[in-house]
Amino acid sequence: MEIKVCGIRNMSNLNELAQSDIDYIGFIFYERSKRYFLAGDIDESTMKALGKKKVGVFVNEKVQKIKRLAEQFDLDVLQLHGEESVKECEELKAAGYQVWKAFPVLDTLPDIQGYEQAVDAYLFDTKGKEHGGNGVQFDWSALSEYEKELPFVLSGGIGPNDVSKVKGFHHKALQVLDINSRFEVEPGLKDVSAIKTFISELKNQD
Ligand SMILES: O=C(O)c1ccccc1NCC(=O)[C@H](O)[C@H](O)COP(=O)(O)O
Repeated sequence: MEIKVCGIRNMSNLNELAQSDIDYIGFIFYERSKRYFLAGDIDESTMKALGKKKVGVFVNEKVQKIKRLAEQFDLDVLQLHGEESVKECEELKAAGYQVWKAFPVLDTLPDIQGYEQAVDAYLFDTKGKEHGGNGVQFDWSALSEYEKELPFVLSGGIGPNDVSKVKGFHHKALQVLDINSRFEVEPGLKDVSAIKTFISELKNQD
């Protein structure tokens, strides 16, 4: 299982995080988020030298603008966290990016019909007040209804005390674990030491 840490906007925090055993770092390009990346202290050379896959998170943004930002920040994955259409996903995938489409979940599997050919993975996040970063978990048993091959990202409210729960959750399509607000000192500033402890406990076989 791979790990994504989402919602970074501080370059020294980013440098510190890049030294940990994670696979993806998420940057939120949604102005109304408390973790809005473009409001942070961006240094493009730090971004380029990260050595981790970069995920851009967008909410109902225009395809042209997504492409422009993806090129500017050398993004690998585009995470679409609003009500983006199949056509928009297809257009971004055709432009050469990996596309993850987020779907809000409460206690039943959401309607993902039509997206299978247009995306590289689904991202299942908790339905909440905000589009994302609510810090609340959904009932993961809802995912037992998911029987497709396409991988998914498990997201929503995963925190430092969830190691045993994650280890006990088995699904053949689970590919990435997404963590965010439950590992923060303040919105957009991650507790890298807590992240490192979480990952080492998660990867420990005992
Ligand atoms: O985190 C945000 O502020 C956010 C705002 C708007 C759209 C998406 C957002 N986050 C996307 C993510 O991938 C988060 O990691 C995901 O929602 C889980 O966050 P959390 O519940 O805090 O673990």
